[in-house]
Amino acid sequence: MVSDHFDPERWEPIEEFDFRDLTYHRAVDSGTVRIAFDRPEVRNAFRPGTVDELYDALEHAKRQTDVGCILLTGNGPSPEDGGWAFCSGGDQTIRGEDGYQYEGDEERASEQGRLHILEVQRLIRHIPKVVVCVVPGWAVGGGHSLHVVCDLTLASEEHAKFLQTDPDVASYDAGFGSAYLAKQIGQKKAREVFFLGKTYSAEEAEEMGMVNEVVPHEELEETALEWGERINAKSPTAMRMLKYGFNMADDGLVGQQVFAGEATRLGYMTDEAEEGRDAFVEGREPDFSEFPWQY
Ligand SMILES: CC(C)(COP(=O)(O)OP(=O)(O)OC[C@H]1O[C@@H](n2cnc3c(N)ncnc32)[C@H](O)[C@@H]1OP(=O)(O)O)[C@@H](O)C(=O)NCCC(=O)NCCSC(=O)c1cc(O)c2ccccc2c1O
Repeated sequence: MVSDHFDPERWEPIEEFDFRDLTYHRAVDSGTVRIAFDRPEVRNAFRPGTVDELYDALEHAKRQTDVGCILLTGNGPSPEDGGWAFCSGGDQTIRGEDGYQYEGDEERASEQGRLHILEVQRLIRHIPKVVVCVVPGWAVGGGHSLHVVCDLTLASEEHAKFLQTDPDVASYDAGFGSAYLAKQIGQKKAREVFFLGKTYSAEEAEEMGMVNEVVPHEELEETALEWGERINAKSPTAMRMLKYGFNMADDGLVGQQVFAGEATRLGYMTDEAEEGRDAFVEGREPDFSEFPWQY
């Protein structure tokens, strides 16, 4: 069993990966993939290998031109105590002096400590698809930051809980996890989340503006699939340009570069661009005379 309320009839595993800490599925009848943390016994805490797998799954999903929606969630419940989690952040038991350490893998054990969940955050931010965080339980620490950086958040009414423990364990996501959160819920509230470390219910998180919708736990997976279907019915180009448009105001020159790259792609699709390329390849002067100076 992958997870309670996961319907195996609706999904097929993506066979080319044999992940240890994640499950990765594609919907049978729509362009939606489901990536799930699969360490429910530790509230889906991530270790460096988990982060590597997550990056690989997202990068794979990015390259599927018939996929428009990525669901990021956590499997559960815990076999130990029945608790639910999206993700409880970095696994504190393998945190070293310079980051989170690979363990049990001789080849990688000598590697530097990692903080590369931040690379995953940037991939989610820039991936040209809609990433929906589906929160079946705790979203804590680095897990909370992941939900913040996703495009949309859908939460379980009964079990989703939102908590920032970063300063309790002397950690700090001073990027998307905090500053971008403040853009979503306002400065006072975001500072409260980190400085007071209260636990918020799904309903409170929705009122604050960091959750889009709260649904009964048993409807969570089904609703997530429905969202995927809605998203996939829309124009891929429009959705990509909108995502990058939303990002651009906060992302500085990198945001402009990503948006501009897509504008370049659209430009390349025109006859005008073909004329520029063909003229060079054919060794002649380009003739742009038939193309108007649009206004
Ligand atoms: C998540 C909890 C609030 C859940 O509490 P609950 O009472 O429901 O459950 P338990 O506490 O009994 O947990 C069950 C079981 O899971 C283990 N566990 C839970 N979380 C973790 C974890 N993060 N690491 C390791 N193990 C965990 C717990 O020990 C229990 O095991 P047993 O063997 O006793 O059964 C609560 O568990 C909790 O508060 N967890 C810790 C949350 C936390 O502090 N996370 C880390 C924050 S820092 C972070 O995530 C982070 C990571 C990065 O890579 C960064 C990179 C760059 C910048 C910042 C980063 C960053 O901040």
